[in-house]
Amino acid sequence: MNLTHIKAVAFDLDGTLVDSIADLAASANAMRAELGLAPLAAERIQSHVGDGVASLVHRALTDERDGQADAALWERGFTFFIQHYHRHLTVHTRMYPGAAEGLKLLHGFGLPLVVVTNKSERLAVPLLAQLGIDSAFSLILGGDSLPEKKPSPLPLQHVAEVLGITPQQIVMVGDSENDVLCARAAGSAAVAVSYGYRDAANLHADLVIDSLVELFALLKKSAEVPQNLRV
Ligand SMILES: O=C(O)COP(=O)(O)O
Ligand SMILES: [Mg+2]
Repeated sequence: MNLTHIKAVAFDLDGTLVDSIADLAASANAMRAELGLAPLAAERIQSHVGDGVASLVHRALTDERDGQADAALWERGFTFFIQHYHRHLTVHTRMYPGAAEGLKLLHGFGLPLVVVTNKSERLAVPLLAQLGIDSAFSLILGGDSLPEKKPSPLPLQHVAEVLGITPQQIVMVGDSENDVLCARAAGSAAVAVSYGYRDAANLHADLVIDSLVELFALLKKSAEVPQNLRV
């Protein structure tokens, strides 16, 4: 994979920078308990994450990927979930091994780093702040920051515009179909992490990495390719 032209790195949040399943599952099950429903296993909740909180609440209430909860029930669930999760963002949530070091190395390398998540901005920003990594990012885009979220190319197009580069100069690092589809639609490079919430082998990314330190090593190596050999 040719990374010589890369000028910025966009990161997905859940399943890529942080393992947030325990806290998401705790809040989803607290919501279910509030509504008189039995708890779901964390693996079920994991399969429901990736399209933002509104979808997660529908899926966590019905335990179906395409489930649509009754409107009044969803409203109660959504309000409860947001309040509960906002207060418990980082009880168990931690960065993945190599993520903090990888971010530090990439930041030191001088590449602008951004977050493109489908999590609501009002949840993503405090979560990153509580883990002490918010200042590493030039921009943090949530699923509700723009009129469209991943898999739409809009977030990466917006990042390119803000940074004054093209989407082709961005590499999107993620763990789900939405990340790869968003990158493809924008014309950006797509890198998948092997440790996220989905099976990376099914994502058809340009490259699969085991840690963000590996991404740094690849970008550093690409930058060392002499100018006249770059394509
Ligand atoms: O669906 C979510 O809330 C989080 O999704 P993300 O993987 O885009 O961070
Ligand atoms: Mg993700």
